[in-house]
Amino acid sequence: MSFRVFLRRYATKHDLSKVRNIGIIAHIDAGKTTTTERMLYYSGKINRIGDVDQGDTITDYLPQERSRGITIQSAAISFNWKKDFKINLIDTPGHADFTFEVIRSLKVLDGCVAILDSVAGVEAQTEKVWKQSTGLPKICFLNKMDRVGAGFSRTVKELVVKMNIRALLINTPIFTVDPVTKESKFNGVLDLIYGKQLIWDTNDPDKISVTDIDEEHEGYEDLVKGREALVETLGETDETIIDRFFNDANGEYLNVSPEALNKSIRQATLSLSATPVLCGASFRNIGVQPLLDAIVNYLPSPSEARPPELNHKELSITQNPKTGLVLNKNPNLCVALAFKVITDAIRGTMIFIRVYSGVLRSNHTVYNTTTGVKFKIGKLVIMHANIPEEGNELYPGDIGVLTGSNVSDNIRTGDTLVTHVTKKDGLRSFDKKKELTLKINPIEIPPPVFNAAIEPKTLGNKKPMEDALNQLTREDPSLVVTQDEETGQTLLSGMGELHLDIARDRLLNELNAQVDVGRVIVSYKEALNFTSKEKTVETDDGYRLTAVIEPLDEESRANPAANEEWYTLANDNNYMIMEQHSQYDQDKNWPFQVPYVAIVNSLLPSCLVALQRGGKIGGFPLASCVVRIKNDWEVPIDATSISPLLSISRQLLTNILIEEDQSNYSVLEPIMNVDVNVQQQDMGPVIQDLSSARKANILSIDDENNVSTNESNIKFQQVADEMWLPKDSTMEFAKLGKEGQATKMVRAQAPLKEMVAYNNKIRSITQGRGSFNMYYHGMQPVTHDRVKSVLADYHH
Ligand SMILES: Nc1nc2c(ncn2[C@@H]2O[C@H](COP(=O)(O)OP(=O)(O)OP(=O)(O)O)[C@@H](O)[C@H]2O)c(=O)[nH]1
Repeated sequence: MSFRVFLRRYATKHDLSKVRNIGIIAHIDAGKTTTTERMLYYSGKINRIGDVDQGDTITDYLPQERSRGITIQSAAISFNWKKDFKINLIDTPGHADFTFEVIRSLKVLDGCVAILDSVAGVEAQTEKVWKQSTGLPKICFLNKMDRVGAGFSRTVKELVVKMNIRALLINTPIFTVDPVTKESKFNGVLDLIYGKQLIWDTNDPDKISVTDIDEEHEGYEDLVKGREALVETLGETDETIIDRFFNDANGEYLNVSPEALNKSIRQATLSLSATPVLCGASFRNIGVQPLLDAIVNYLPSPSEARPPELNHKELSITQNPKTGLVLNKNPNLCVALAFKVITDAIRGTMIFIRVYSGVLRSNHTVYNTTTGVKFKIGKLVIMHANIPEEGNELYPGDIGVLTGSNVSDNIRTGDTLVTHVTKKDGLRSFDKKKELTLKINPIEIPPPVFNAAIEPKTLGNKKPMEDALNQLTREDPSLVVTQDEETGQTLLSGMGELHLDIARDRLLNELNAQVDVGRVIVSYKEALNFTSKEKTVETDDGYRLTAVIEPLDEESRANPAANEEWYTLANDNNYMIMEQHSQYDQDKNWPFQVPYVAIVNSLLPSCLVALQRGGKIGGFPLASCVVRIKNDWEVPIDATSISPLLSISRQLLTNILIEEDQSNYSVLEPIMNVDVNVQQQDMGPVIQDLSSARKANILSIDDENNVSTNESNIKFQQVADEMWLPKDSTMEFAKLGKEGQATKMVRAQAPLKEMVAYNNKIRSITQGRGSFNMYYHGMQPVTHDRVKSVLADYHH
């Protein structure tokens, strides 16, 4: 088939401009799953609304999610909106322990909806996921407007100042006052684009009364002011809207057409110069349809989305509005990324992929550029949470699933797959150097901070335990299994107590592993303070290897290959790199039997094994170090196996570590960022406890009038102060806690060890009024006076 014929067929079948790949991100409990469930209902995908608290939503389908009422794994679901738009949506978890789920989802999405709880405002995790989604166009949805203490304008201000954005108000809340109780109740929104009032019937999710607003109506003044604010803000970056305002609308803000406004808002959102903001209360079914409209109106299609980051920096990347991304000027090149692997009891291994360019068909042979393995793919499936729909092809921007025995052993999270759009097996015709080595940059895995020892109940349970752990870590690479070579103990490490608790739950109840899981303890590491002595191993049969281990400092981080004489392996909590051999061109002049890649790929893990054996203070694995291997190494030219090199390198590093003096080691511990939300009355005891008992370093104490700590925040504080916002109906700009007291955010950094079980502590100090959020900051040396207590705690 010629490319032109293909293009014609393609365009009629698949209109890329009507596809949206989006994620829902937020702080825990902001209402992601509740909002997703309403989206599915209004799209017609489901005909009954499920409830998080009843445990029957579509996207939280794991038993642990349903029983705990939280999202653990991100669920992908596709649905249509306004008939011809297709929305592929991923509902991500909010809890900090499942941050890897958020990272890997954001990697394959083109835009996101950030959901905020309008009572709590911008919360710690909101800031974190916002940062993680840097570069993606976003829409904000201020949810829970029905709750007492909700503050629309207060939350918008906070968003502007903390996220440094220009907010575009698409709608504002409408409250009605109950004539009897005099309480005001949130029941609709004022649509600033179309000049309409939308009031929902909370007893019937399908009933909305829509009224055009004119001078007679109460909301008219807000409409005029809101329109003025929109046009003025858009006009700062878009001259055409100013043109429309003066020429087509005769200088009347209300006369600027909704089409012109939407076009300009879309442009501003895609160029990241502004962020649309909407409000609602998903639980009461209010405001969800306008949010769906905003997703299709303002968020990018795959052909407008930012391209993926590739290993070949110089590779040509263009966007074709019809076929989407074209890489290396080759419209036939299909590139996809595997971002998630799950094992389903009925369907077996399921690999979630995102197609970036070209078309992937079920009869295609694909090449995994990460592992170098070629195989034929079997079934293609589109998932609707846990319900699959079979398909024959996936287009650019599609999120689909590969299943079947062919794929199960051949793909892992983060692998790049390439194939040919039109040929069944077109790999021969690919540009070998660029296309068959093309990789989408890997998904970064945060380091685990907690360990738990795992033991099979009986010797016979060992193999099933290993299989179960294999499955767990394959599905969730932020869980790590290590084996202590000396004691034979198996350690499972994860991102937090909840993360390991759920892993334990799955091991015992879902995977039926007969194991004992030990207590959860902090994961410590050791580092070298100074560069080790240089050591060489030379064997009679022609192998030679020289290495040193250096501390990974700022300098070596910035310039890992500082010295041409040395290879560099950096071990920064499982992150490793190896510089290319400088003497040989990998392809042409490589004189050895064993390929270069094989040497590199195997030296890395063998060195890691040696580093895992640990340092001299507590036997904790070595981290934050650089292994440099001198480039005068020798391998017999005719050697066909790399295994001697592996054992030599392992022995060499082990010897280096053994010979270093204990005084050259220090223990590293995870330091956490801790954001505590407290009421004024509890501030004293909370800070006292943090700084003395928890050894925390207090960074700042913010309240609503005091968030401007850096230059950019000060600039946006001014933007927030000058922008038009409707008057908050339930209360003024003070952030109120459960009992009507102003709350403050205490930001601190503390050793994780001292923060274990802080949940109970904060509850008791504040009588349940305080809450906190904790996330990983980095590894730092344990202070001298605490080393003893760390060792005692660990070996307890
Ligand atoms: N009053 C009120 N409650 C809401 C609203 N939306 C969600 N909730 C409640 O807030 C709680 C959390 O809702 P979820 O939808 O599970 O929040 P989530 O963001 O998906 O939570 P995680 O995924 O676990 O982070 C549940 O009890 C919901 O019923 C709302 O608009 N108003």
